Amino acid sequence: MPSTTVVPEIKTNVIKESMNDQNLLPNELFEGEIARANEFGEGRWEIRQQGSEWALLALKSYVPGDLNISSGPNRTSHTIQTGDEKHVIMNLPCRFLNHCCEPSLGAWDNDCEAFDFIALRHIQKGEELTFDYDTTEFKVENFPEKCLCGVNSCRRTIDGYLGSEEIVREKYGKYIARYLKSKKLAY
Ligand SMILES: C[S@@+](CC[C@H](N)C(=O)[O-])C[C@H]1O[C@@H](n2cnc3c(N)ncnc32)[C@H](O)[C@@H]1O
Repeated sequence: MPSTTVVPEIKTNVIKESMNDQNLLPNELFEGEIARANEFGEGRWEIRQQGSEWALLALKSYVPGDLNISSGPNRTSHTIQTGDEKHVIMNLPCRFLNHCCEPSLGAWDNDCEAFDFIALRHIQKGEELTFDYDTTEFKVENFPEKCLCGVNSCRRTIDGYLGSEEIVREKYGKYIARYLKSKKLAY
């Protein structure tokens, strides 16, 4: 897609694809997240399955005020950023959208505090569906060292909107997360 591509308007007759059943979360993903959390809590607390329920257990004794487990946005490689301090875990299938520097989809803020992904161009049968992570993430963390999208215009490193504001604004127009559109950065 050339950098000056004019992105289409959303058509009202487009069938919306969405799946809201959170129970479709693959077990391996969930268990991977728990294993990582338990590594972090080592010696202090542990998430354990008790019968059919998951629970949080103290691995040592504490005096009042001694234990402060902080909660916050659940930011993982499968969350998407919807605000300065807000990251949400998307339902399936969107959670598995990979990044591409010439993507087939654009991100559009929706009423569920997440995004709709809209076709930016013709998409061939069998083509991978992708979007540009720099259109939603302010600062990308823990992305692999190199982008593997393989297109000629690949930016190689995916650091977030912070490092690619000018390119992203010119290329995607309105298909940029609302909280980013309202920012004025370097250029
Ligand atoms: C939202 S997940 C996408 C689904 C992921 N491929 C999976 O198997 O679960 C985001 C992660 O996918 C990988 N990924 C996505 N796009 C990529 C790209 N263009 N180059 C390298 N890794 C990518 C990175 O590890 C990234 O943190």
